[in-house]
Amino acid sequence: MLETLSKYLSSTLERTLIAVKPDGVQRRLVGQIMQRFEQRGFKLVGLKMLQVSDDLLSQHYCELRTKPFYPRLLHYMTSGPVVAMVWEGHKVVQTSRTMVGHTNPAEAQAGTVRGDFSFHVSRNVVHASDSLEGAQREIQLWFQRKELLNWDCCDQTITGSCV
Ligand SMILES: Nc1ccn([C@@H]2O[C@H](COP(=O)(O)OP(=O)(O)OP(=O)(O)O)[C@@H](O)[C@H]2O)c(=O)n1
Ligand SMILES: Nc1ncnc2c1ncn2[C@@H]1O[C@H](COP(=O)(O)OP(=O)(O)O)[C@@H](O)[C@H]1O
Ligand SMILES: [Mg+2]
Repeated sequence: MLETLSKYLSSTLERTLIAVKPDGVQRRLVGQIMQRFEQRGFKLVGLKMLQVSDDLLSQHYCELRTKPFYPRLLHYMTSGPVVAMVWEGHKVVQTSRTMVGHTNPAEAQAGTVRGDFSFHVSRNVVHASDSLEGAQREIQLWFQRKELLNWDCCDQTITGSCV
């Protein structure tokens, strides 16, 4: 039974890109945000701090290029370093969108990252990929393959008798 569940969960693994935006880093929220993903049971497989380039952002936010707020968004996202992460787990894309909350913090529920830590859409602390396809595209954009690590959890790999 346990083995069947574990096989099922590993066959439905997803990865998603989460980025703590410059305001989140400057407000020292990185640890609290990472803690939420760890305690939910997701696995960190990629992590780096970077000053994002205009080129990366224009690809990342290509769908928003024609929006009136786009120039302000670029300015915001380059106003300081970003902490980018790749988290892995069952339904991690959808679950992390729920954990992050509505784009506009005024509509984000309390208990979500945006609902707890932000009050304006132009300073909403964190990015989360919004679909499986989007996550795959964004992970390739932000991370090189060798920067993503596969590793085993000691609490999930013990099979035989314990020593
Ligand atoms: N009127 C708006 C709309 C959006 N934004 C910024 O643009 C980002 C991207 O918008 P969108 O992709 O629509 O929101 P989300 O998917 O929730 O955010 P992200 O892609 O950053 O996860 C928002 O997070 C926010 O920082 C903004 O400043 N002003
Ligand atoms: N009306 C807006 N005014 C200012 N910034 C916005 C607005 N809408 C979206 N943004 C910014 O653009 C980011 C990306 O937008 P979008 O991808 O639609 O939402 P999300 O970040 O929830 O995926 C948002 O997180 C937010 O920072
Ligand atoms: Mg988005």
